[in-house]
Formats: sequence, structure tokens, C-alpha cells
Amino acid sequence: MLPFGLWGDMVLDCLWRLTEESFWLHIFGDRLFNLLKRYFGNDVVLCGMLFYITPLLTAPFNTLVATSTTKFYGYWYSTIKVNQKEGAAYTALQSFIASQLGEKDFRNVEAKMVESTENKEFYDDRTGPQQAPKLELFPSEKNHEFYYKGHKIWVNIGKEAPSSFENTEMYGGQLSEVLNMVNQVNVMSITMRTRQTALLHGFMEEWIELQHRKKYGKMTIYKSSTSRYFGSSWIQVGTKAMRSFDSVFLKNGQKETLLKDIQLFRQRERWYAKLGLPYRRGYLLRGPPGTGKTSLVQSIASKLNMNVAILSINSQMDDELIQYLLRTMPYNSILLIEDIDHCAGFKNKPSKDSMDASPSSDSSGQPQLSMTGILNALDGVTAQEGSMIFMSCNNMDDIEPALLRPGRIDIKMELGYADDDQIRAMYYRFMDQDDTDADEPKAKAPSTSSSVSTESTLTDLADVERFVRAIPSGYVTPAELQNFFICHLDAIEVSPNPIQHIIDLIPAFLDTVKADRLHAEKHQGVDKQQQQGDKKEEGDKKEEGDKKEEGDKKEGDEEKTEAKAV
Ligand SMILES: Nc1ncnc2c1ncn2[C@@H]1O[C@H](COP(=O)(O)OP(=O)(O)OP(=O)(O)O)[C@@H](O)[C@H]1O
Repeated sequence: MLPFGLWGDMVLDCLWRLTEESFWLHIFGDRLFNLLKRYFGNDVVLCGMLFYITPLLTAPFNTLVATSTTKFYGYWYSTIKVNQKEGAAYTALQSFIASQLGEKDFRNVEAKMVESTENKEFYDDRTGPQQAPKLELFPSEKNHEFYYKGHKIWVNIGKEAPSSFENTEMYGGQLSEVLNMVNQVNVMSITMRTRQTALLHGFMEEWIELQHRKKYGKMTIYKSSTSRYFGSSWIQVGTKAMRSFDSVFLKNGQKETLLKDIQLFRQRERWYAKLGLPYRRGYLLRGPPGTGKTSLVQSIASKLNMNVAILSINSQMDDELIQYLLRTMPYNSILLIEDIDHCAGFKNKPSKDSMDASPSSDSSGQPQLSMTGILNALDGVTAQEGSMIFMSCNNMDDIEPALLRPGRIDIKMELGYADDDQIRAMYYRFMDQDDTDADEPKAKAPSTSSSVSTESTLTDLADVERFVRAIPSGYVTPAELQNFFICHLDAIEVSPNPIQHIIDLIPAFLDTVKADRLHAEKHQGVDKQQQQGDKKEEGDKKEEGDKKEEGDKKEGDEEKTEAKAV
């Protein structure tokens, strides 16, 4: 056996044969072979030919290699470039990448001054950061690589000028060079070995979000946007200051029950996996508008450092769109499905219909939202880590029982009209200026400097009880009460007898609430009538359709019988 092995032996053999004249004679034939031999036998001609011809011969090959390399990278790799001019997003990405690198990358570093918000649970917009700024270090090398969620990611930071300067021909192109130099900015190219740009995009959004949260301690609120023609997507409607759990007032024991359940759920991830159970928990918050359903979810998200994704089901929604939305839920978000009982798409449909139809469509052939569609979409949410699904409704009777079964809804909670405890707690929240947990309304609370007499009397126990007794328990919503305080804080602030002043305002407040209730009832009545009308119309149409179908069938049978007879 030769030292090169079988393949090596074959290659050597080929090379050897290439040096034999008989081989070339066989390929080119007599005349051509002799001509070539004369030319290549002359060293001058040979050198000249090599000098001029080689680049020409290799050029297509070089181009081919370059094009195929670019195509290969373009096909298998995705790159997203972020310009330094993007500001906050660029810095957030830089910080995240720095957090992923090892010690050896930090020998040569760039330092930036950043505001410190560490150890601060709630960032106060009005007073600004409370701690001294700190130095954040970024590696000054331009190429980095790291693994994120099992994917290798390459980062390259280079300088680029805006493309508008590239073709400036003035002053023989020198101006263009100067402009390029002056306007060059850092551009970060982030590459990943994947064909789905969406995946890389998702990662980057996640990093920016993480950094943003770290810096400002705010949560992001996403809302679903749905259109039959343009599809559905999640839209970031803004960031919200963290809402403290203490700023939401529920009935005695409700908050504790909920918090305990959530904490247990969060601790039991492995336990769920071990038992093969889908790691998700469903909560139904029931109550009239303004009883704190959304606020409660936001405060839970704040406590768990999560975002809130609010899904509103409307007439544009169909099975496919809801499934897509729940599959592409924003990162680290609690899902809140609002007004689940108002889902006209399936609420009025008889249960059998809705369970069978998949995919469902209305009489005009348009796809519709069916119960099966909702259930499938909800069951798919398990793919998200630690899914917590909150649904809010006003009336539980309107919800399909299939949606309420344990596993889909594990805890049901009634957030009703404010009871005495809630009224008392809200009174303290708005009137007690030492309440450091109060967030939004705190800004509107009377200032200590001008309210001379307020502080001494407003939190007096007997006065508080007088206030609580003046408002019937279980009659007003916390939102109405909050509005009452906000509207009258200024007047209370300047009043010589604030507690009497606020109690005197209560009858007018209750009258307004009563008027609002009557209006809501009227509106609901109209809605119900309309729904009944729709139902009747649908029933009539169905009946007519059935009759027509029956008639057609009968006619067909008659025709068949006639044909047979003939
Ligand atoms: N239980 C509560 N504790 C504290 N504040 C509350 C409570 N309920 C309502 N509020 C206040 O009322 C306003 C509306 O509350 P929220 O949107 O949470 O009510 P909701 O029940 O979700 O209403 P809807 O059903 O209309 O969405 C918020 O500004 C919130 O601060």
C-alpha cells in the first residue's frame, strides 16, 4: 500500500499522465498539438501568455467564487445592520452584547456614563434617578461572537457613511471622500446562521427590551391589531411605569390568593415538566368595567418583571388570525384577553355549531372566529415559557363552558363594586400624602405646603369612617371612586373643612353614578335587542335555506323518478 492511500495513488497517477505527450496528442490531435508545442516551447511567448492570459482566465472563476460565497451567506445567514444614529436601540444592543461576552473581551474597553437605576423597584419619572451615574464598559474590539439560545451570533462593528454621499462627483470626487469621512458612523452588523430574519429580529427586539427594562424599570404594553385584509400583528402601544401591586384594591384575601397561586406556578416549572403537564395557568377576572381587571394584570406583570399583551377579539378576527397572534406572542408577556364574553363571533352561536365548524365561516363565506379556533389557539400558547393567560369578562354566563374548564381557566375571580374595605383603602391612597406607593394619582394629590388643615383631619379614623359610611358598599366601581377623588382634590385642598367638604360632594357623585348606570342599562338593552334581532334574522335565513334545500331535493327526486319512468 502506498503512503498516500488509494485516492492519493489515483491523483498521482493522473498528474503523471498529464506530463505524457501521448495524452495531449490524443486530446488535441496531430496538428493542433504541434502548433501548441511550438508556442509553449518558446519561453518568451509562454511568459507573455501567462502574464496576460492568466488574469483573464481566472477572472470568471474569481467572480464565480465571490458570487457564490455571497449567495451562500445570503442563503444560509441573516444579517441585520443597526446604525449608531438609532440612538437608544443601538446602545441597548451594545449593552446586551457586552453582557454576553467573556472577560478576555474586556481588556481594551470603551467607557460610557449611564444613569444608575439599579436596586430601584420603581423608577420615578418626576424626581429622576436617585443614584450617581456609573460607568458602563463596552469592548473596543470590532468583531465578537457569542451563543444565544443555542444560536451562534457574529457581531461586527464597522464605519459606514450614508449612501447619499457615495456618488458626489463635485471636485473630482474629493468632496465625496471628505463627506464620507465626516459623516461616517458606527454600524453594527449582527449575523446569525439562519434563513429566518424574523428569528434574528425577534432576538434583537428581546435584547433591546431587556436593556430598556433594566434601565428604566418599565413594562411594555402590546395590543393586537387585526384586519382581514392585512392580517394580524402585535403593536407596541407604549411603555408604562410599573404599577405596584399595592395600588390595586381588591376584596379581602383576593390579592393574597392570586399572588400565592402565581408564585406557586412560577416555582413549579420542573414539576409541570416532570408530570408532562402543559406549563400554563389561566385566570378569569370577572366584573363590570372599571373594577380593576386590566390594572390587576398590569400590577402582576410589574411584580414579575413581565410585559402585557392585550388581545382584543373583534369582528375582524378569525381562527387563523387568533392562532397566528397567540403563536407570535411578544416575548416575556402575560396574555390578557379582554372581554372574552363580548366575542360576537362565537357568543351567539349554538355550542354544537361552534364546536363542529373548523374552519368556520359566516353566511357571506368570510372566515369567522369559532370556539374550536379559540381553544386551539389557547392550547398552543403553552409553547411560550410559563404562559399566564388572563381573561376578563363582564358576564360569565356568556362564555362557552369548554373555555372555562380547569386547565384553561384555573382560577376565577370576581372583581365587583367597591366594598367598605376597598373604599377605605382608596380613601387612604388618595388622601394620605405619605403613601409612597401611590403612582399616577399621587402627582395630583394636594401639596403639603398649601394644605394647612388637610393633613390633620383627612386621615383621622372617625372621619375616614364617616366617609366610608356615606358611600353605599357594593355600589360604585373603584374607577368611579378614583375619578371622584381626582376631580375634587383641588377643591378639597383649599377647603377649610376638607372632610365635610368631601362628604358633602358624595350625594351628587352618587347621582352621577346612578345616571351612568341607567344609561349603561339602556345601552345594553339596545344591544340585547339587536343581538336578538340578529339571531332571529339568522334563524329565519337558516330556515329559509333549509326549506329551499328541501324543495330543491324534492324537485330533484321528482325529476329522477320521471327520468326513470321514461
Ligand atoms: N380595584 C382597583 N384598584 C385600584 N384602582 C382601580 C381599581 N379598579 C379600577 N381602578 C382604576 O380605574 C381605572 C380603570 O381600571 P381598569 O382599566 O383596570 O378596569 P377594568 O376592570 O379593566 O375595566 P374594563 O373592563 O373597562 O377594561 C384605572 O385607572 C385604575 O387605576
